[in-house]
Amino acid sequence: MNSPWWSQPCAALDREAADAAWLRQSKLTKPPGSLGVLEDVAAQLAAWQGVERPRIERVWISVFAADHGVAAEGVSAFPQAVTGEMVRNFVGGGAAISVLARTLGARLDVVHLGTVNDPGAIPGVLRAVIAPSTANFCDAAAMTDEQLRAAMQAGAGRVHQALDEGADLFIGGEMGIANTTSAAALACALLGEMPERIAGAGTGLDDAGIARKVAVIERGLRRHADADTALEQLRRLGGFEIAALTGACIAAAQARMPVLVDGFITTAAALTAVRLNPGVRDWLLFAHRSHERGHARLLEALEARPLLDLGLRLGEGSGAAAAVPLLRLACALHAGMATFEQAGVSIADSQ
Ligand SMILES: O=C(O)c1ccc[n+]([C@@H]2O[C@H](COP(=O)([O-])O)[C@@H](O)[C@H]2O)c1
Ligand SMILES: Cc1cc2nc[nH]c2cc1C
Repeated sequence: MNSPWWSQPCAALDREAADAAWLRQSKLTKPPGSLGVLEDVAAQLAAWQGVERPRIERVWISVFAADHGVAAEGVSAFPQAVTGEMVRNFVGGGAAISVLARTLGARLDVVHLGTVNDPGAIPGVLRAVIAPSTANFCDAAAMTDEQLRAAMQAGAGRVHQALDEGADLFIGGEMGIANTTSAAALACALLGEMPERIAGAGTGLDDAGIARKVAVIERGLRRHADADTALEQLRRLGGFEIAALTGACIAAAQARMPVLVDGFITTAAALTAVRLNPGVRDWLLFAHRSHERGHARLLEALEARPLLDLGLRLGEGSGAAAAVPLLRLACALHAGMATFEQAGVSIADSQ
C-alpha cells in the first residue's frame, strides 16, 4: 500500500542561505550576538526562504473552528454555542484575531469544520463541515478514519491556498469550546504524561473545574489506552481543528512554508505532526508560551524556545500574530543595518 501523504518527506532547509545570513550578521554594526534571538530569527528565515536577506510581507492566518463531544462533560467555563458564534465574529471583524490580522495586513482565512450551533453559510467563511461535533472521547473515538482524513486534508488545503497566494508565513489558529480538554488528552497520550500536569483552566475553570477536567481526561486515556500510534491518538482524542492543524503543519513543511505556532492547542497539533513526520520540526517557529498549564511541557518536548511570554491564553492564532512584528523587525535589522565597513566603524580588537 502507498504511504499516506502525511508521511511524504518534508523539504530541506537551505543551510547555505543560513550561513550567508550568519556571515552578514557578523558584519553588521553591533557586537556579535547582541541582537540575540532576533539574529536567530533572521538566519532561520533565511534557511526557510533560501535567501540571504529574508522578508515577511504576506502573512496568512487560517483559523479552524470545530466543536468537541467532550464538552458534554462540563469541562469548559463557556457554553458550546460560543464556537459557532465566534465564527461569525471572526469574519465580522470583532474577534481579537480579526483586529490583529487587520493591523498586520495579514490574510484571515476562517474555516468552519463543524459546530453544534451551526451559523450556516456566512460570506467570507470557508464551509468545510465534517460533522456538527466530534464524539465524546469518554464514550467513543472522537473521529472516524474518514473524518480524521478529511480534517487533516482541510488543513493541508489551506496551506496550499496560502502558497498559491504567495504567503511568506502560515499561522494556524483554532476555536473550539472544550478543545483544551482534547488537546490535553492528546498531549498526555503522546507524552505519557499525567493529566494533572497538563490540564489547565482553559477559558477559565476554577480548581474544582480543573479537577473535573483531569478526571474526564483520565477516563478518556483509560478508554483509549490501546491507541499506540500518534495518528490513532489524534483520531481518538483530538478534534477536527486539531487534526486540521496537524495536517497544515505537515503540508507546510513538505511545501517549504514556515509555520509560526500559536498556543497550547496548536502546539499539541504541532507535536502530533512531528510525531507523524519528524521533518516537520524544521519548519516550525514557536511564537509564545501560553498561560495554559501544559504548554511549557509541550514546548519542552519539542525543544522549542518561544519568542514571547505574555500570559496569553486566547487561541485563534492570536499569540502567533502578536509575534509577527518581531519577525518583521528581525528582517528589517538584518537587511537594513550598515556593515562595519560601510559605516566606517572599527571592528572588535580581539576575536
Ligand atoms: O491557545 C491557547 O493556549 C489557549 C488556552 C486556553 C484557551 N484557549 C481557547 O479557549 C477555547 C478552549 O477552552 P476550553 O476551556 O473551552 O477548553 C478554545 O477556543 C481555545 O482557542 C486557547
Ligand atoms: C469568547 C471566546 C473567544 C474565544 N476565542 C478563542 N477561544 C475563545 C473562547 C471564548 C469563550
